[in-house]
Amino acid sequence: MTLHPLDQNDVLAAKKAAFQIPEGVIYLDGNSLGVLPKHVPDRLQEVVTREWGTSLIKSWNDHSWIDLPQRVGDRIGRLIGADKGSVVACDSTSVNVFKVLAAALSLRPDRKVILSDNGNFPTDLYVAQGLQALLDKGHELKIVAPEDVEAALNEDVAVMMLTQVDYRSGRVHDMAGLTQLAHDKGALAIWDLAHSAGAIPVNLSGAGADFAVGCGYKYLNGGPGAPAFLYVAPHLQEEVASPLAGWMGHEAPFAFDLDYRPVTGVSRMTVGTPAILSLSSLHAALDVFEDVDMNDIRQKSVSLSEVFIQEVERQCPQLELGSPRDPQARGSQVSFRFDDGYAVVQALIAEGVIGDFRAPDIMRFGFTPLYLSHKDVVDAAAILADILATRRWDKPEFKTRAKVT
Ligand SMILES: Cc1ncc(COP(=O)(O)O)c(C=O)c1O
Ligand SMILES: Nc1c(O)cccc1C(=O)C[C@H](N)C(=O)O
Repeated sequence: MTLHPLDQNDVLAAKKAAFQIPEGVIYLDGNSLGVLPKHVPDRLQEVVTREWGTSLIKSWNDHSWIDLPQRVGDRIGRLIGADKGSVVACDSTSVNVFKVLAAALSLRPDRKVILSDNGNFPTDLYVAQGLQALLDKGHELKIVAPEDVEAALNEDVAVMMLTQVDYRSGRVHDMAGLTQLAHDKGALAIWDLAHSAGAIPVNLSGAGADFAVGCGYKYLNGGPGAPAFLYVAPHLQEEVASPLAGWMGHEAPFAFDLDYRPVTGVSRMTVGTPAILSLSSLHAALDVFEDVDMNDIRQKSVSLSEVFIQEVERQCPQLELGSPRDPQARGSQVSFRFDDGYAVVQALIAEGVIGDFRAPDIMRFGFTPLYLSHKDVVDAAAILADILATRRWDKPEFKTRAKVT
């Protein structure tokens, strides 16, 4: 196998062996579902057979199951610039958006605007709409273009809620700058890090973010439906109230008091019994990041995406770049636009190059530096070019939309 010159000094090269990548597959969809780290099945087997199977209910204490949301949270916290004790892993991202948005709105009772943008992932906007109806206090969800967020920040805004890396284009918001502007107007800032955590360096405390949420199953490789995470800035932790007051957020869950008293710290944002099997999978998957510097990930991610863009643009003039050209303005993904993009992506998948498609015309390719090489990226671009040149995508079986795209 010939080594691409840029793979020769790759400090992350050895990491690829930690992942189970099917033979013949180039996986460019780690931004939707991360790859299985090879050691995770054994760890899960141990949790199932030894901890659950043998130790049974004693495992809540003996194997610290009860602290797993906090232990996983701290491991994720290290990757996103959060102080220890500021992150918990729990629930889904959508549910966590609900909790932090409701908590943030109750900290700004006199303000009525939730400011977001049209690059946000729809679930965040749906949650805001549901909350608006539930609260029935006249909140307005203002959705502007990403470049207009700054101008829309004013004294009416209670909460600015944004996804840092746009799921379609990969465009990155300036977290520190926008958070500062929001604070200047007295608003709170919520950041969705679904496409940031494990993908780019994030510094939540440096940026002064108030709240953050994100997914465990994308770049963190926690497995399908892995628990999400939730961050509350230390200075807000004693002030916030969860709208879903559950016993796991109680000061003394096993006192079984009839009245709710929130526990100290971010754990008050947890609700019910933690999902031990999926948290264990996420906890184990995070081992891969233990000795990794997010700056090395970023450097390689930029290099992989630059090579991919160059190769695709050289060989596929019919495609239009759908991501910012400046790598500093992109996350760890690249999109190209093409009217028949859905069929092209299906043809690619049939030939082992797994990316995905987002309506109306976006072919999306995620770059996960832990398990991709420059050679993979060059090969993927060549296969894409060949599929386009021969119109191998132009077949009825590639045009029928699947239920999940
Ligand atoms: C930015 C963003 N937020 C939220 C979600 C939804 O998360 P979940 O389905 O885990 O609630 C996704 C992806 O599904 C996403 O990309
Ligand atoms: N969560 C997903 C799922 O359950 C099925 C298919 C895709 C997903 C995704 O994560 C989609 C992803 N958030 C996106 O950026 O499009």
